[in-house]
This record gives sequence, C-alpha cells and structure tokens, in this order.
Amino acid sequence: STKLLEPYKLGALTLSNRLVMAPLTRNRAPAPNFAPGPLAVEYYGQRASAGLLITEASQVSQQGQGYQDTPGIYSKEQVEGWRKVTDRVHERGGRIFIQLWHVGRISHVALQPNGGAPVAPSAIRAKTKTFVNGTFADVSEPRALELSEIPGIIDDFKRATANAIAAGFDGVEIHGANGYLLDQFAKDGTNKHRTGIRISPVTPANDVSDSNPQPLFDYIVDHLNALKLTYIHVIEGATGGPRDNAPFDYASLRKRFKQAYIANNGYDFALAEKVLEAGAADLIAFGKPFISNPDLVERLKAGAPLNEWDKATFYGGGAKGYTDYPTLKATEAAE
Ligand SMILES: C=C(C(=O)O)c1ccccc1
Repeated sequence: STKLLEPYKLGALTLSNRLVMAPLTRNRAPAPNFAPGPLAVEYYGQRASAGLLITEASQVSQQGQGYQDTPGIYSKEQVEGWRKVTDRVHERGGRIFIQLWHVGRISHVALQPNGGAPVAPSAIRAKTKTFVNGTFADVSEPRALELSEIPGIIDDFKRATANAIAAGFDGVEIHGANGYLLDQFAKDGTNKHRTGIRISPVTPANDVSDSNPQPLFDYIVDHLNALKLTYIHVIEGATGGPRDNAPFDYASLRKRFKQAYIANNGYDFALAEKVLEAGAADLIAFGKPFISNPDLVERLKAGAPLNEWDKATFYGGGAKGYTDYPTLKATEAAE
C-alpha cells in the first residue's frame, strides 16, 4: 500500500492522506485590500483533496508585508476573503492551515505604513530584492525595532490567529523560515543584540550557597552556549573578597563556553596579564581600581601608580569619591 495515501491523525484532525500542500506565494491578492478573491477560492478548492493545505504566507500586519499582492490576515476584508476559501475547502472535505508571516527587513518603503523603513532586529539591509510596483527592487534599509515594539508584533500574531479561526482555518503555521522576521531574530547574522551574563559560582554574597557548584555551573554554562550569549562574566571566588574561598575549576567553564570569558574579582595588572597569557580568559573586569582611577588604562600604559579607593564614599553622596579622583595628568600637573 502507498504510505502517502494512509490517513494521519494530526492532533485533533484526521488527515485523509499524508500529502501536505506547502505554502506557496502566488502574489494574487492585490491592493488596496490584499485579500484573497474568487480565484483563490477556486485555486485552494481545486486542491482540497490534499491531506492538509497550508496557504501562501499571509502577513499579520501591513508592516509585515514584503512583496506586492501578498494576502494579509489582519483586516475584515481579508478575513471575509479567507472565509470563502476555507468554506470551499471544507465543502470538499479538505483541511487547511494559514501560514502567518512577518517579513521583517525583507520589504520596501512602498509597502510599509506611511512609507516608513521596514523593521528588523538590527539595522542591517539584506542583499536581496523584493517585488513591488511590478518590478524587482532592492529591499529598503531597515530600522532596528525598539524593545517596546516587540509586544505589539506578538499581538499582531495573536490577532492574526484569532482572525484565522474566525476565517474557518483548521490551524495556523508560524513562518519562522527563509530569512523573514523570526529567522532574522534567531540568527546572529541579522540580530546583533548580544547578551552577556554575570555568574558567581562560589560567592557567599547575600547568604547564597550551593552544595555542589561545579556540576551545577558546568550545566548552566553548557546551556548558556545554546543561547549563543556573547560572554559569561565570572566572579571568581567571593565577590569583592578572597578569590580562593572555595574550590572551583573556572577552566572548566572556560573550556565549555564557546564565546568570550570575562574574569573578575581582585585582579591586579600582574594577575590579569598572567591569566590572559594563559588563555584562561579573554577580558578582565576591574571594579575598585576603576572607581579610583578614571584613567586606569593610561596608568597601565605608563606603568604609573594607582590612586587608592575610598570605601567611605563607595555608596551614595555626590562628586566626592565619585568624579573627583585625579587623573595621572592632573596629578603630574599639580606636582
Ligand atoms: C514566503 C516566501 C518564502 O517563504 O520563501 C516567498 C516569498 C516570495 C517568493 C517566494 C516565496
């Protein structure tokens, strides 16, 4: 027997066979409504014998449109248009999902609300063309989305899903592929928002403790790798205190973590050089030395002595002990 022709239980749905019609962009939903019309009803109806139809990618908002004449699922006219499609498919015993789409940076100002820039995780223009006003054109320079705009885009997908249900679809497919918005967020070629994390495996700060920190932090760092973080910033020992308060193998974290390792806690230049030389860290974080030496870098270069820090003015107050530490230049000028 032909496996393809066997029925398949997809969640609550029973598909009559195992042939799925892949989402196919056909550019036949013209402005101003970008809604599927009678031709689309016929086109999907003709193919209703597939086990499952997945519609062409359909934008969840005007901002999410990247090509001319692709359909949306965010307006009344679009929902009405799609309702006719799903009714026809269901009359013929078919099942149909809609693919929810946001193109992100793969768009053109001619398609964007108020002729604005397409949006993306980072402002990096794609080296590709789109199809607008009857011709192929370079995609426009995108702008980076503000963090505050993300919930609105998530709401657009939510609303599109509610619209899809209202339009009679049996389900939705989220378009996370082919370099569109979700793919742009997932990949570091298009998403330059990198994140670091600070950890302190054996610090006793704030009365924290763990009975077996080595396997715990080995596990944590292994999983931080999967998030493709840009660095781990490791407080080695007790925060602001002894570096050897408890046994811990920091090299194990260094070995596991594929991106940068920032070492911190009680470093002076000599220890920093030793650790960098040994490849045991990529960067060294200095705290108190930077409090009292705004020009710490210049002092390192000059081999100059460092200002002592004043603990009494660490927390709270004004300029004293905050912005009044002298630079090397100021000290030399005063001599
Ligand atoms: C939605 C598309 C995709 O996922 O590649 C698409 C867009 C334009 C032309 C072909 C395909």
